[in-house]
Formats: sequence, C-alpha cells, structure tokens
Amino acid sequence: MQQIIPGKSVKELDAAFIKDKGITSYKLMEQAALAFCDWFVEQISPENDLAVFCGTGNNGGDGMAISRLLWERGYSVKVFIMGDPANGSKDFKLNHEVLPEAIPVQLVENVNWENWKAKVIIDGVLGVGINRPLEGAYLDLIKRLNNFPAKRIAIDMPTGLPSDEILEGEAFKAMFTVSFQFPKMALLFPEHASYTGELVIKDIGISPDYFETFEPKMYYLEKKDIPELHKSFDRFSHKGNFGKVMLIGGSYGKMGAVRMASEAALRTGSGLVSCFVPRCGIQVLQSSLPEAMVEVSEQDHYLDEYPPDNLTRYDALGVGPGMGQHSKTAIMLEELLKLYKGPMVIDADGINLLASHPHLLNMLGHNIILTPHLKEFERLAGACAHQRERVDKVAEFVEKFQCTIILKGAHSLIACPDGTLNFNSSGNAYLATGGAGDVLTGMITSFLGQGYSPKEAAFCGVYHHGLAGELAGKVNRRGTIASDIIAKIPQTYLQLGIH
Ligand SMILES: NC(=O)C1=CN([C@@H]2O[C@H](COP(=O)(O)OP(=O)(O)OC[C@H]3O[C@@H](n4cnc5c(N)ncnc54)[C@H](OP(=O)(O)O)[C@@H]3O)[C@@H](O)[C@H]2O)[C@@H](O)CC1
Ligand SMILES: Nc1ncnc2c1ncn2[C@@H]1O[C@H](COP(=O)(O)OP(=O)(O)O)[C@@H](O)[C@H]1O
Ligand SMILES: [K+]
Repeated sequence: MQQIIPGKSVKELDAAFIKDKGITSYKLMEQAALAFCDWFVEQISPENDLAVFCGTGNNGGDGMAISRLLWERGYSVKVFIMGDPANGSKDFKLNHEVLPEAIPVQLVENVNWENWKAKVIIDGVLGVGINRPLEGAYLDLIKRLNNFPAKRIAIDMPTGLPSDEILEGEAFKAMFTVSFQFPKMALLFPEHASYTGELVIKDIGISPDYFETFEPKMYYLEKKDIPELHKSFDRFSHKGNFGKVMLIGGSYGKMGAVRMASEAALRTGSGLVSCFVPRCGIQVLQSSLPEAMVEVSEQDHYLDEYPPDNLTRYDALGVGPGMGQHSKTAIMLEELLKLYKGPMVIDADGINLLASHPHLLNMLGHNIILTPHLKEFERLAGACAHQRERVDKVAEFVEKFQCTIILKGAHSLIACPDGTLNFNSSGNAYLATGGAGDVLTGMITSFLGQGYSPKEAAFCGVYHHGLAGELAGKVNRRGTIASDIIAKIPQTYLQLGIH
C-alpha cells in the first residue's frame, strides 16, 4: 500500500531515493514533471493557452520543467515567476536555464493584469515547502488567480495549503491537484475540498520500501490493494462457506435501515443472512427481502433487553442500523457485548448508545469495528475543531479501546489496532445519501462472516462500497439512492477482477 508521509519528510525521502538509485535530483524532478504531463495531455487539449506560475523552490522547478515538456507537446505556454529567480533552488535554476527561448517568461511583479488572459492556470508557486501562511505578494497573487475565470490546476499541492495541517488564511483553489507519489494528508481533509478539487495521484517511481522508515504509519487504500485481500472459493463451496451473519436493528419507522444492511450483506456474498428486529418489522422484511430470515424481539416498536438466542450460530453480527436508543435496547447491546465473542460491526444508534453508556466502551476489542460518521465519532470522543484533530482523536481512541474505527466521509479513515491509519480513495459525493451508511454496515458484516479479519473486512467493505457508489453515481448522478449502491455491489467484484 502507498504510505502517506508528512510533507516535511519529502526532502529526506527524495535524498534517500536519489542516493540509492544513483540519479540526480534534476532527474527525479523530470520524472515528476513527465508524470504530470501524462495526466495533463489526457485532460486538456493544446488549443488552451497555459499560464504556469512558478515559485523559486522545487515546486517552481516542477513548474519550469512542466512548461518545457508541455511546450514540446504543442501547447502555448507562458511562464510567470513569483519571487527572485537569483535566489532559486538548484533544480529551479537548472530548469530555468533549459527553458526554450520561445516560451515567454515574466516576473509576476511586472504583470499588467488588465487584459491578462489564460484558459488554464498551472500553480507551481509553492508545494510541500510551505512553512507559514501566505501574505503580501504571494497572497495577492493567489487571491487574484482564484478569482480568474480559468481552469486551475495545482502541481503537488495547491499553493498555501500546508501538507499536514488545517489551512490558515488563503490558498490556491485548484479544480485538480496532481500530487506526486502519495496524497499529502491535508488534501484528504473535508475542510480543504474547495482547495484540493479533484485529487489525482501520479506515481513518480519511488517504491514503497523508501517510505518504510517514516512515521506515523499512514496509508492510502487504492484499487490495486484490494484483489489480494480477497479469499477465493472453490467449485464445491456451499452456503456455509460464505458465512452466516445477523443484522440487528430497526425500530418503528426505521426498518428500512436494517433491510438495506441485510440486502447489502447478501449482495456482498453472505451465504445466509438473518435479521433481528422488533415485531413491527417482520412483515416489512419478509415481504421486501425474502432471501433474509427474520427473528423478532418481544416488543413491537423497539428491541427489548434480550439479545437473540444462540448467538454462536453466527459468524458475524452487524448492530445498529435504525435501532433507536431505547434504554432497553441499551441493555440488549450490553448483553450482546458480553455474550458474543465473534466479530461485530457497530453502527449508527449502536454507536450512539455506546456514547450515552460509556461503561460499554471497555467491552470493545479487536473483534469490533465501529463505523461512525463525523458527528457520531464526536459523540463518542468529544467535539473536534477540525479533521486534523479528529484524526488524532481517532488514533487515540483505537489505541485505548483496541477496536477498529471507520471514520466515514469522503476518504473514510480506517484506524486499526495495529496503529495504522488508512485513508480510502474510492467513492464520491453521490454516496452522500440517506442509507449509504447502512449499506456499508451490511457489506463489512458480510466480509467478516466470510472469514475476513477485521482489517481485511474494513478495507474491502469501505473500498467496494465507495466503488459501488461511483458506479451508481455514473448512472443516477444526483438521483442516486442507497438501493442503487446495493445494486452495484456485484459489479464492483467484476471491476476488480474477483470471481
Ligand atoms: N518526492 C516528491 O514528492 C518530489 C517533489 N518535488 C517537488 O518539490 C516540491 C517541494 O519543493 P521545496 O522543498 O523546494 O519547497 P517549495 O514548496 O517549492 O517552497 C520553496 C520555499 O518557499 C518558501 N516559503 C515557504 N512558505 C512560504 C510562504 N508562505 N510564502 C512565501 N514563501 C514561502 C520557503 O523558503 P523560505 O522563505 O522559508 O526561506 C520554501 O523553502 C514539492 O511540492 C514538489 O512539487 C519534485 O520536484 C521531485 C519529487
Ligand atoms: N463525498 C463523499 N465521498 C465518498 N464517500 C462518501 C461521501 N459522502 C458520504 N460518503 C460515504 O457514504 C456513507 C454515508 O454514511 P452515513 O453518514 O452513515 O449515512 P446514513 O446514516 O444516511 O446511512 C459513508 O460510508 C461515507 O463514507
Ligand atoms: K503548487
């Protein structure tokens, strides 16, 4: 898996790679510029005139190299330099020297902005070397570019955005950020959505072993990581091999949640799916999802204090969708945590009950996966000012209670008891629809029931779920609903080449 390291460690990473490979830093910059151009030529046609803004550090060096390479590919390019080129980094200067004379170069301070135009702005002003908020001429430039009607593309990082912290002040608002080798953590924060734009990661050839010495252990979960996590099943497999799971939840008016989680578990491949719901749920479930078996609790509208019988029948449980927060249900959850020693996903009202009955937290452990969205997590662990703080609190929570946490959202964070923090790459805003979380619960429960470890089940569940959302979004766009996501689960296996 691709490791994510702090921006301040990039220089050290580059130095180790260059030394080991016996190449120059100029050559590595050329590799990065070529990777950027590979992506660029696929997206932007040469009729567009390009304005490339270069600082005088290595991000500016990238900007210079990219200007040359795109000019060689037939684009009309103009270069604008921010800062004093005489004080530039070594590789900035080298790339400045080899810039073809046909490319016009101007200092930003000399630009007459009246009548200035460009269809595409490429930002190579500052990258991971940023060490303070933008001010003065840098701030003026970025504000001006943000208001300019052009397509804005950032090289490695939007200028002004710190690699690992929350933005203070202003930054370049990229429509696309093409980041080298790994996504810098701040590009994954929801607060930075309008600065990062669409995130593109381009491999520049630095293999994973060069990352291993860096802390913390953060990773980016990508398509290529998923197939090897999957188990294979042979011709003679029977439904018992695919696991028997139970989804526990539902309450009056919220039966759809447990129904969707159950269907998602079936579509993910569970051999047998049972539901445990209040009495009012039996007809809903039996008529809308005949493949699932249903057991009922004594009360009509909510789950009473008694968990289902013979819990050892199940290979995994998924608890919480639509469950409500009745005090009797809280007792049932406590009993479940006492009695059931197999793997379990706790979601939604299950999490809310943990938050309102904190003594239950001490019953969590390696077999348990919690799937809170941001607000549910804050109910568990206290309010957070921003995602940076939330990431730290998630890591602390997992270390303390030794369970897995999936902090849901764009780039869901999977924090595991082995100390790793893993950010998901799949998914898009079409997943932001009621019930999408219930679908995820069903999928992860299914993988657990099929014998995947909590970490494998979390990775596969989150990645497949995001991919199913992408596929559903392609067809249904803004009209995507959770059932569309369920319907696309089988196609995710096809896309990943899994049989
Ligand atoms: N492996 C990879 O990923 C590769 C990465 N590569 C590229 O290198 C880039 C990093 O380059 P870099 O280290 O030279 O830093 P960069 O961002 O150009 O900043 C330069 C200087 O700006 C200054 N400065 C800081 N804050 C400021 C502010 N607010 N306002 C004004 N000035 C400010 C500060 O100097 P100071 O003023 O503090 O003396 C800082 O040192 C990286 O993003 C990627 O594009 C590829 O080329 C090769 C492979
Ligand atoms: N912009 C987005 N990009 C990727 N995934 C998203 C996005 N918005 C929501 N999701 C995913 O959709 C699901 C929503 O879950 P949740 O908030 O529990 O919704 P609900 O309670 O309505 O089921 C989560 O898995 C989340 O990661
Ligand atoms: K930049």
